[in-house]
Amino acid sequence: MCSLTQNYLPLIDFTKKNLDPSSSFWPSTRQAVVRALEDYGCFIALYDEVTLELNEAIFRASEELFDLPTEIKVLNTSNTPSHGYVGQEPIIPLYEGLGIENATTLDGVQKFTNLLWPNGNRSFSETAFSYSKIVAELDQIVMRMVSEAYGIEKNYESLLGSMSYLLRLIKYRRPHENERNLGIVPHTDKSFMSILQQDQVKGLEIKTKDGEWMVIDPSPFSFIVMAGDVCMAWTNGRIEPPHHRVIMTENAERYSLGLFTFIRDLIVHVPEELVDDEHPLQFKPFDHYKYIDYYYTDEGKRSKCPIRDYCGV
Ligand SMILES: O=C(O)CCC(=O)C(=O)O
Ligand SMILES: [Fe+2]
Repeated sequence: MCSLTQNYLPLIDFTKKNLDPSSSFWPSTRQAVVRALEDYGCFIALYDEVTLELNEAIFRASEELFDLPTEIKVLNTSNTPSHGYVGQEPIIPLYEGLGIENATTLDGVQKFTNLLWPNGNRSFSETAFSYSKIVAELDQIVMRMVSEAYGIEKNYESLLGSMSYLLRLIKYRRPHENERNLGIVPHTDKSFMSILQQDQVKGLEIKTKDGEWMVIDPSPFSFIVMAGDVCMAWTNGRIEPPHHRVIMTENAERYSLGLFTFIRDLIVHVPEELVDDEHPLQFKPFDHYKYIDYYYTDEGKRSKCPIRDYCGV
């Protein structure tokens, strides 16, 4: 069930059609998931519900999106820092990203599409919506397994209605001659969970607990399932978000996608089942979006571990 890739990141098979809680594969997959998340904060999920056609369609849609003029792309704004258009930032000049808020709802995707293509772009919205819905299903399978393994299903179910999904489409241009090849600086995600996918050009590197950077190879059915800061708080420190970065080693532009989960309008708190004498409470209850606002203050940006500085006990 759990094997090692050449990068030594656990690879977990989610391609079985009968991967539902009553299937005989469920308990062993669940065990592999929790173990990978505790050891690495992430794993590679092999998941074929996103077909090759949809994979091809979403990355071509992404190219079409980034080909729009910058004055159109900047219309993608958000009340949450970095959830809208990000580009031409001096510390990450190769990076450009757009965010579709509420990407698992038709309304969210259409709002984004109509803003950027006032005459509509049906194929873009259908593709982005299908992709987000199908990847969100993987997220929910994974988190259901995590919550079962920890005996905190009730708490997880209470979060479900407040879960909102951001689909971020990302493009990295080729570095110019004598320009650094850093695509994105090392960071942990501010999300609850993140699911990343790379098109054909590699670049994503993930740090192990031993401090070694692993290069993650792209492949159409490979999704990188990664814990964000909020997952660490929720699990009372059991699952730590991994540091990751993008280094552009191939002389080609690079496209990637991230589906990020956030908890809106609900106070996140550590389930009482995860607190005992051996595991004293590490995090106070907090609001996810207020945490994001904190992260973008000077103090938050300077912090080595912003989630602990924000709501650590
Ligand atoms: O482009 C990638 O593969 C990673 C992107 C990333 O880490 C992020 O958007 O938080
Ligand atoms: Fe990230």
